[in-house]
Amino acid sequence: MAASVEHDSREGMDAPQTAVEVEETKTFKDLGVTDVLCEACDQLGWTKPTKIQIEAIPLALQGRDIIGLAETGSGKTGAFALPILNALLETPQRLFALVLTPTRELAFQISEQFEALGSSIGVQCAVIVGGIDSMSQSLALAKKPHVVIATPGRLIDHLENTKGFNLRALKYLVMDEADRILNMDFETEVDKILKVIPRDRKTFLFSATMTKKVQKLQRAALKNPVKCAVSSKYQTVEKLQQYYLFIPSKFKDTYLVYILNELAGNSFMIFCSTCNNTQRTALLLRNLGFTAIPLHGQMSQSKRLGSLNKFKAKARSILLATDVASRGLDIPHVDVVVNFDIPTHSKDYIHRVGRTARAGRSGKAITFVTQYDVELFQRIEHLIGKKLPVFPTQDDEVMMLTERVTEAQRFARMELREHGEKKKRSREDTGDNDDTEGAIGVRNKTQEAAFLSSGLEIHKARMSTTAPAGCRSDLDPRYYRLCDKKAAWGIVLEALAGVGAVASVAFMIALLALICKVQDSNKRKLLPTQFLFLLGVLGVFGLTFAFLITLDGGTGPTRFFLFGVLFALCFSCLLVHAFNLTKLVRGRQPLSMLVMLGLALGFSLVQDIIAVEYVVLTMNRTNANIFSELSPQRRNEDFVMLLIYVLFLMALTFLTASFSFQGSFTAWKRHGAHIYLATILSIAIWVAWITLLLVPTIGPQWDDTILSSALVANGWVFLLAYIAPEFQLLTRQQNPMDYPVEDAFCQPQFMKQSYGVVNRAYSQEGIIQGTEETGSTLYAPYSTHFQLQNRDSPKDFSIPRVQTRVSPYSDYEGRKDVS
Ligand SMILES: Nc1ncnc2c1ncn2[C@@H]1O[C@H](COP(=O)(O)OP(=O)(O)OP(=O)(O)O)[C@@H](O)[C@H]1O
Repeated sequence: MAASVEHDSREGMDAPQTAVEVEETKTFKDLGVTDVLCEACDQLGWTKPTKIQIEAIPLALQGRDIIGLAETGSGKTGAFALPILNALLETPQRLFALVLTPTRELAFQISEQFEALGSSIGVQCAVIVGGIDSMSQSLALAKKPHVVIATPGRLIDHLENTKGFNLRALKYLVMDEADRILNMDFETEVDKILKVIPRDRKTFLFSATMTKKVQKLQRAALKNPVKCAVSSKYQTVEKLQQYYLFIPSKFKDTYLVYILNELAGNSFMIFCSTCNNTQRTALLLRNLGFTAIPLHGQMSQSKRLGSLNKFKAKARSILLATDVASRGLDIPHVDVVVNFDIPTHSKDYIHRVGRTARAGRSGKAITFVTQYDVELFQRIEHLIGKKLPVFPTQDDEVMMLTERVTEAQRFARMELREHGEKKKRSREDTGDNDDTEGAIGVRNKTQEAAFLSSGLEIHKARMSTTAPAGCRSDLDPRYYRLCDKKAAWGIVLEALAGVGAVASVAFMIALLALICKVQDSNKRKLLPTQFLFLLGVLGVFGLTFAFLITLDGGTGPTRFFLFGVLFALCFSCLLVHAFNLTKLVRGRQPLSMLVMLGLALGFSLVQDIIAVEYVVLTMNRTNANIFSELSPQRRNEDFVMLLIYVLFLMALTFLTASFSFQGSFTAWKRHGAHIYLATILSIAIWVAWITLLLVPTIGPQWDDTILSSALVANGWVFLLAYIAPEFQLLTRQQNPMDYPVEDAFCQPQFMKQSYGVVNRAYSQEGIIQGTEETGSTLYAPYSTHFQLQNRDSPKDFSIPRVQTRVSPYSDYEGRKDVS
């Protein structure tokens, strides 16, 4: 039931003595701790109790419920462990106490401390946490230990599923980091646990920060509790030097490296906000030769403990962690805490910086504040009640690191991506999802020792040892997809693109060879544009290789520049052809060769300008690697946005090709159908790849596959739906009926003067129809190659335009007898 806090020693309400007097005189024995435990404290080097121990132990020994609030590293674990062990010694009992902690690592640490203090009395502990084999935990629980140290979720599991295990005789319940345990994440679990443990028990809540939730629990589960608050609210340790660093977000990595160099020789805990950033930053630092190791919630428990132990044993000098390591972890040698990502909850700041300057030692904490973090930082300053000084840096020295850091960032991202793919594969193959520093391309010790002098070389050296099946071991890793038999899609696309390129060249040669055989001047005028189109298609097939080769400083700008430029060229050519057809099909005067060529180049030039501008702006004149450094999502969005003009061209071509179906000169419609089909299939391909690229569930590892497949598919659509059928019609003679007649809706503008030899077939027709006429004002679009070979005659021997389609026999009056 609800109970009020009746004692607050800090405020001195019931305290008979001042804290200073107590501190100077009291010993563990004075607090009521039995001799055997006092000896254990001595052995641990605890010569006198800390403030919170002085406050809490006597009250706990009196059997009171306690809310203990004290700064980080002030010995809160001892403050609840000693009274419990004391009581256990007086009334020995199995399953005597339960300690709930928010993190697994903290549970192991508390267990170690219980065992260290209670070794002489033979205390037995069991650690019950997630991520570890349940069966062995069940066996440990079956032995009925004295103290169970658990994370709430796994404890519930055992309470519900482990036969014979219950906590009905429990005498003590401790919630370490109580405010964390009582927040929403564990609320339901804690409520369940409280229901299955006796109400008649002692309850201790300890933390360096408290929340309203504690007061809620205090009403629900505590009986007549005493609040022992030995520090002012949320105070950080005196010996902790705290700084902040106001820097642009994009230079965070560089400043981090600068600080690690400046404070070299120290032990660091660096806090990041996400598992991914923790992993990325660890890889980045390793690429720069630092002995960094990650610790986060996406690692398996064995790896988590492995990381922690390596750091504890000083085998690694930098631990990069999420907030999973911000609370309770007691690693005495931590000299510097870096808040690489500012904590979103200001109370987490207290816990994070509390990983250093513990138990009277000194330490440093540096918080990175970017342009986005100002408000959060102000909240932190408000919470701790002081303004922090700036950490001094030499900005010019920092900037000198930029290049090396940029290189290392790139490798870190590549390794992260590879690791993601590998992890996925291994999960599929074996169900194993272990994270390990060894598994993600960490270089050997000698390489680690050397600061990254040439990232590419090291990267190559690392990669060359793992050449996939089908590739030579000395092959540059960038080209692995071209031969990797396991990732056969690369080989298939490579083959299709190669054949496509050869076919394009063959068509180009054929086009040149056939010029003289093309009889129709309208088709001949289009040949340069179609040649240009084929160049574009050849480029499309060639570009596929840039997507098969790894994205880096070489292929990045090529990809971003050429993709749009080549497609813009192809669609511009198609658009001009379609436009020309809309005229021909209506019997209008078609475009001249130069106009068509000019228009095609002009339309595609717009995309060239867009692409050049984007590439130059993005690379900022210096960093060719920027494309591989962009986040996959940002990269894909940029890529698609860059192609908006091409999409517009595509839509316009589609629309124009549709208009080529409306007109009375029907044979031209077939050409329109080729363009229509090629464009509609291209649109389908583009819709598919854009959708696939922007869908977040498809990992970035598929981006290159999607784009190179799209390129190959579109290249073949161009060849099969447009070029091949056009070739079929190239040398075929057009039906004269498909040219405008004089009284067509379009009145001819002028008579084209063309001089050539008599085309007997048509001149014969003209003779029959009586329409052959030199100097006529009719438009004669049909003038064949043959006719263009000038001879003497100044006549126009283009197709004679009929006035009306009268039967050649109309004047025939039947056979007359000539007598
Ligand atoms: N009386 C003491 N004298 C000397 N050292 C002590 C004493 N009590 C505890 N310590 C040591 O102080 C360190 C910090 O103790 P502990 O982990 O209990 O701190 P805490 O207050 O729980 O910190 P946090 O809030 O970060 O969890 C430990 O290494 C512990 O061994």
